[in-house]
Amino acid sequence: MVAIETTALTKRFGEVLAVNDLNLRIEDGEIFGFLGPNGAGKSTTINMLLDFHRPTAGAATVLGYDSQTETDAIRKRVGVLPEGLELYERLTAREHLELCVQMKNADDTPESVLARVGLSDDGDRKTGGFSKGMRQRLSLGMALIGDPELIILDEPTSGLDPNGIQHFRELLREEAESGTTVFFSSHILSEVEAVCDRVGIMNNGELVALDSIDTLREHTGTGGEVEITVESVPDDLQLQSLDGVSNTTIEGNEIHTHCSSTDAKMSVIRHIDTNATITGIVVGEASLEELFNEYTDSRDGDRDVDDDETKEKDKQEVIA
Ligand SMILES: Nc1ncnc2c1ncn2[C@@H]1O[C@H](COP(=O)(O)OP(=O)(O)OP(=O)(O)O)[C@@H](O)[C@H]1O
Repeated sequence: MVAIETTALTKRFGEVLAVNDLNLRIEDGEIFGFLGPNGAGKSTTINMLLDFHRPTAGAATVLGYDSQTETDAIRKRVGVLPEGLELYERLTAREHLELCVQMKNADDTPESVLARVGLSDDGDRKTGGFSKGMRQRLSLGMALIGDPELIILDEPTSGLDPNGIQHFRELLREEAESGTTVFFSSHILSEVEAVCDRVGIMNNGELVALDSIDTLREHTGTGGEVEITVESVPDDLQLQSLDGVSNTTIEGNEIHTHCSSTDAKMSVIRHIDTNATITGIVVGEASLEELFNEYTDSRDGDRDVDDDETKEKDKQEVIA
């Protein structure tokens, strides 16, 4: 079955074309990451799926139900963590969960949900005193109530500490293993890569990429670095003459090159192997940041990516 399908889905707010002609199909059981910089149209899309916003044109179905005419059927079967969910400051975490259980006619116990989201010790505290991360954990718990067939989460890790993010990933995997489809938006690239089967990248209201991150990496050809350590560097290596190889530098007995593809990386390794004795190889993939920029060209945009993210290089030791 198809969990989410949009057909030419479009939303205009006055002059702003927030979502333009979006065609998306999410299969049952997928963990799908919906990526994009600030203002790309992610929340607007989610809001149209749940009928919080009416589309200007086009249509959407969620679990086979029309998102405008069969909203009740959708809300019964879907767990939602909307952007900027307001909690009732005077109610405790447990009371929030009890309300959700009643509304969804579910049989979850507040204790089990509190434990799942790491709030076992805070169930009787009023949410007015909760930190941002604790609010987010509780909101996630509320979305999980009633064993939904699909969970739709808008920026679910916003405010979570590293431990909370790790916990969140485990929760998503558990949900997916039990057959739940997961659709979540984010602008944090590594978070999406860590859990998603496929990603869609939005930019300026348009879907600019739709695939697995590995395949997107291959298509963009952003390649990556290869660092090879040799017993001694031969005089005239001529690496620049190899296809797809650039920026060669030598430091001591280490040779660094930038390669535009996996083939280029392999030819560098073969070339050096025939001319020198290799003692170590480190192959780095293009950073997620580079990949993202390749699709969104938003280097000057206002999105907020962690410094650590921008420095990320997914290096892999190939030979010790
Ligand atoms: N209610 C609204 N009225 C007017 N413009 C809106 C409204 N909601 C969204 N927009 C505009 O639509 C565009 C897409 O916004 P949206 O919130 O969908 O982006 P987003 O990808 O979710 O961004 P973020 O990561 O910052 O949450 C933006 O230009 C935004 O200003």
